[in-house]
Amino acid sequence: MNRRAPETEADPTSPDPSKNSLPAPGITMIGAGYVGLVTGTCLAKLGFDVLCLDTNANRVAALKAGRSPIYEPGLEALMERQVAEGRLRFDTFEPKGVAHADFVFLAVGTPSLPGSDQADLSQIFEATRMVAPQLRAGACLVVKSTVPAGTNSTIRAIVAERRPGLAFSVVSNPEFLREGRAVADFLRPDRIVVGCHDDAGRAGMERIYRSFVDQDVPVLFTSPENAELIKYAANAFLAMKVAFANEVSDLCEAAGGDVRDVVRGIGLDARIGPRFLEPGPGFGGSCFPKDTRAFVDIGRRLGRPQRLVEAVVAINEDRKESLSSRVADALGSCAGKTIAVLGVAFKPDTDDLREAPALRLIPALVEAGAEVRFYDPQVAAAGVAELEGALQASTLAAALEGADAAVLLTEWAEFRMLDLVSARRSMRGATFVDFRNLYARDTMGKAGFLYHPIGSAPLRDLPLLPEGIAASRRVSRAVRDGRVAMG
Ligand SMILES: NC(=O)c1ccc[n+]([C@@H]2O[C@H](COP(=O)([O-])OP(=O)(O)OC[C@H]3O[C@@H](n4cnc5c(N)ncnc54)[C@H](O)[C@@H]3O)[C@@H](O)[C@H]2O)c1
Ligand SMILES: O=c1ccn([C@@H]2O[C@H](COP(=O)(O)OP(=O)(O)O[C@H]3O[C@H](CO)[C@@H](O)[C@H](O)[C@H]3O)[C@@H](O)[C@H]2O)c(=O)[nH]1
Repeated sequence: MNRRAPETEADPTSPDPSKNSLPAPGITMIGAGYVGLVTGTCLAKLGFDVLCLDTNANRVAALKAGRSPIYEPGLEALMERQVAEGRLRFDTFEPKGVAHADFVFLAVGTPSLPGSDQADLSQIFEATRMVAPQLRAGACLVVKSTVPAGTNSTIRAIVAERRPGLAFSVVSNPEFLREGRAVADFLRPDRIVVGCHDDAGRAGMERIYRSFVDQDVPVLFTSPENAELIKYAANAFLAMKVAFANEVSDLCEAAGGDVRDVVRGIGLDARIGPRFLEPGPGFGGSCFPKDTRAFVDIGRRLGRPQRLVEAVVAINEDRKESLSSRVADALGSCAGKTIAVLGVAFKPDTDDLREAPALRLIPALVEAGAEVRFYDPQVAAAGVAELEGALQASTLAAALEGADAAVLLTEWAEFRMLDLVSARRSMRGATFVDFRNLYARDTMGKAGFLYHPIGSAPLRDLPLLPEGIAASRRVSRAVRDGRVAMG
């Protein structure tokens, strides 16, 4: 498995500490996960002196050995360079690691509480209690984690209680990077949001983000509550676009449309835009699912139910739940069939499995009596309970060999380049269910597949309205003449 992610294209942001007449401020990053590690490495690239602390000793050991514990294009090479140039260090959490920091960034997890929609804030409050005793006077605590409105005030109160009389700032600075594009997103953001009440906090953030301002990246200074709300509302809105595309996709299947053209037609309206309208197996990942649930929870608690987002959560749950019956419909039945699942990461260019649709589909297929093999270019799935009933293939070819059906879940570049004719020949059956609409229908037909994309009607099911009858006659003729394969 290639654990090393490729480098991203060169970016225009380069360290320029000469812009600061003072020495570069020291930054301690609490949490070296997807956000902490990317943020810490990128801030080091900008010329800051960064120490990343994490309580996970295995993660720190990997980092000290020069390995990124996550697959993220461009990250490992960038990390190596910053370490070699002396601006980036890693260690397990030690209170003294905070003592000299001008800025302490909190980038710990805020997952859902087990069995609940509510965000679990125990990591962030625990991290605050751990850093408070060693904070230096004038230090700025920067909250990168995604937290409900009001959390920054609680963090301020925790520190104030432990360090009466200490002058310090608390700033909300939510992160908008996407996994798989994290380095590029951090270095070239659409905007930076800073929520703070005090001048010292604002001046500190102006210093951190000066090079972005020089490149005309919009920086929105607002209250901490607004900044906290912006993060959840942004994710809720994007998740809503995806859920909408998935609903329209289902409608297209029933109405004889093709969702690819329908979303293209919608997205050409500049007020709507083309992005985040790709239908798929339902959104997953470490953010959309938990953040939409938290948004719903916050609305309920404050007596302002967020009904649109409640629907988004329910639609997405139903979609993931329906995946196995869609495969069963395509195959007739899953029992006794060998099914190759292509991709288990929740999206390409990451090895993150959190809330991935695969974790719902694969156990359901196994439960239905299928023999399941899966292949993913980057995910190391050993020990993942949901995938234990299935076999991990080491290559794409090995997953497809002798399979009755292929089911594509993640749109990895490797799958786009699949030699379809050879793939079909190596399989026992012809069924191909594509939850990402990666291939052209006619190409799949020519390769001999019974192709099941999402969001378009199987040809035989066109509606029998007058115009539908004409269309269905044209299609029948095309099928008879061998110009179109039944999918
Ligand atoms: N993953 C993303 O793409 C993304 C993007 C934007 C925002 N966010 C938000 O950022 C936050 C972090 O997300 P993540 O995906 O990086 O999480 P993660 O689970 O990958 O990383 C969190 C890290 O914090 C460490 N940690 C926990 N408590 C600690 C402590 N007291 N001291 C030191 N280290 C500690 C954990 O060991 C872990 O390595 C969350 O609030 C998330 O919602 C995530
Ligand atoms: O048109 C689309 C776009 C996305 N997705 C799915 O939506 C999920 C989330 O995708 P994406 O947003 O690209 O990945 P994340 O890394 O989860 O990033 C989101 O969540 C982060 C954590 O909060 C935010 O920082 C980012 O701005 C936000 O895009 C994945 O399952 C995708 O497959 C679709 O199905 N169709």
